Amino acid sequence: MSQLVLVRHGQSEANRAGVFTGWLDVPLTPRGEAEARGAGRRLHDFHFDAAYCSTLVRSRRTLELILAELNQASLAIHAADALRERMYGALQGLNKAETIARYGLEQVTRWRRSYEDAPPEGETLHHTLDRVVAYYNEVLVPALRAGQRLLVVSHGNTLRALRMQLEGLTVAQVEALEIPTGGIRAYELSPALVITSMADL
Ligand SMILES: O=C(O)[C@@H](CO)OP(=O)(O)O
Repeated sequence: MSQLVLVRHGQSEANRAGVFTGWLDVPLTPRGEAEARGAGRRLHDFHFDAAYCSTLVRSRRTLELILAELNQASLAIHAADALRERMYGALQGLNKAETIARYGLEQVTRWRRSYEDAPPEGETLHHTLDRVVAYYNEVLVPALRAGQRLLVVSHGNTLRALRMQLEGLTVAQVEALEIPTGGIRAYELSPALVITSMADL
C-alpha cells in the first residue's frame, strides 16, 4: 500500500496582497508559515520516504516547515520546475480586484478557473495538467509502485490539475475546485495504483 499526500503551500505575500502570482517567487507570510506548521501537525501519523516541491520558495519553505514539524528534516527534497504554479502570463503581479474592475468578473473568472482558456500569455489549466501529469508519471509513479509514501507540496492550480487526473474529475468539477492554502489531500493506493482511500486532512 503506497501513500501520496498533496499539500498546497501556506499563504504567500502575493496571496495576502490579492495579487496574481503564478511564477513570481514570493515568500510565505507569518500566517503562511503557521499554516505550514499546522499542516505538519495534522500529518503527525505519517512517515514519508520521499518529499517533492516546486522550485518556488513558497513551496520549498512550506515543505521544510512540515518536515521539521514531523522530525523528518533530514529527508532529501526533490524540487522540480514541473511542479511550479500555472504560469499566469501578463496577469502576474496584477491586483485581482483591480483586474476584475477593469475586465469584469466573468472574464477574470474564466482566466482564473476555466480549463481551456489561457490568461493573456499564460498557461491554460490543461497545459499545466500536461506538465504536472508527465512529472507524476515519470517520477512519482515508479516510487508509488515501489510502495513508497510520498509528500508533495505544490500550488493551487497544479494541485487542481493533478487532482483532476487522479480523481477523474470532470471539467466542471475542476473548474469549481478551490484548494485552501495549507490544505492537505491524502491518498492510499493499491499496488496497481488504484486509489483505495482519499481524504482532506
Ligand atoms: O495567483 C495565483 O498564482 C493563484 C494561486 O494563488 O491564484 P488563483 O487562485 O487566482 O488561480
